[in-house]
Amino acid sequence: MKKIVFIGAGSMAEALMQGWIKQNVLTAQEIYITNRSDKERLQFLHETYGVNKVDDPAIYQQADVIILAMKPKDAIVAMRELKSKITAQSAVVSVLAGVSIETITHFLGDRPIARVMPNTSATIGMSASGIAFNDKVSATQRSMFLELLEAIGSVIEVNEDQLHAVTALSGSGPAYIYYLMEAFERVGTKVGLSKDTVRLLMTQTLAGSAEMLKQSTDEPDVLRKKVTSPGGTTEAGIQALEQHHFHEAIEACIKEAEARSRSLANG
Ligand SMILES: NC(=O)C1=CN([C@@H]2O[C@H](COP(=O)(O)OP(=O)(O)OC[C@H]3O[C@@H](n4cnc5c(N)ncnc54)[C@H](OP(=O)(O)O)[C@@H]3O)[C@@H](O)[C@H]2O)C=CC1
Ligand SMILES: O=C(O)[C@@H]1CCC=N1
Repeated sequence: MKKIVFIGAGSMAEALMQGWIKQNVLTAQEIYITNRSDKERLQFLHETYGVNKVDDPAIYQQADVIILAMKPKDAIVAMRELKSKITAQSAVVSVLAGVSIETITHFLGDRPIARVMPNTSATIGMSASGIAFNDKVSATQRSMFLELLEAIGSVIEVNEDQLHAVTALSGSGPAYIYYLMEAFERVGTKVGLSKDTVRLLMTQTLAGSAEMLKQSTDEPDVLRKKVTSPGGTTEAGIQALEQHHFHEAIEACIKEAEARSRSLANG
């Protein structure tokens, strides 16, 4: 039986614990949670998922894995508090955007550390996660981390610097897609459909297009051209996207997010 301790009990911690319990890779009894001050939140997670609240400091010393899941701005205070509570045996997994293995090592000591960038679709076993390790992570720990992440979606190993790009693309990615859906729903109702109908049509369209890209050997532009009849509706729509600088908007979005990840690294 493992002991996995979450330091921070917000959205990402909930997505991960929910995914792991649902996918049967961890039991609720193996998961411990703590946060800064919000006791109601801990009680809610305890009652909803059956996970344990950390009510005995000895738990930290017995932990196989400590998961850092606070906001990057709170990380230094949290790590300073944590340092005296944990032993050298515990591995640390950080889901924090930006914060480097070097910084974590500085505050928590030279130990096995993995940086993971999951996304909130972990909740339903559909995360796209990136992972980078330091050289203290053993083969067994590495397999355990990969197994945990594969249980909640797909995982790809990258070098640590590339995690900034992973964060900008797939870490933040669900928010871009929800933002797109907000726009479809707003405009869909303007052109005569109900919000529910737009939701139904466009969630299926997003899922179908993603699945086509996964299954097909065609590049996205080839699949796009198969939809686009000369002089037809798609052509008119794509022309409007081009006139409104679609590519520039996406480029700015990803570059700004990547740059923010880098600046979070500097505190
Ligand atoms: N949300 C997302 O989609 C993703 C988030 N991430 C990363 O996950 C991390 C958490 O994000 P998210 O879950 O959205 O954040 P939330 O704001 O939802 O949760 C943050 C949690 O950290 C706790 N916390 C703050 N300070 C401390 C401390 N000193 N000791 C212990 N716990 C503390 C808070 O406790 P309290 O409420 O009591 O203050 C709260 O439970 C971030 O670093 C983010 O970069 C990564 C991938 C995706
Ligand atoms: O917005 C953020 O900073 C975090 C990291 C990726 C998703 N949410």
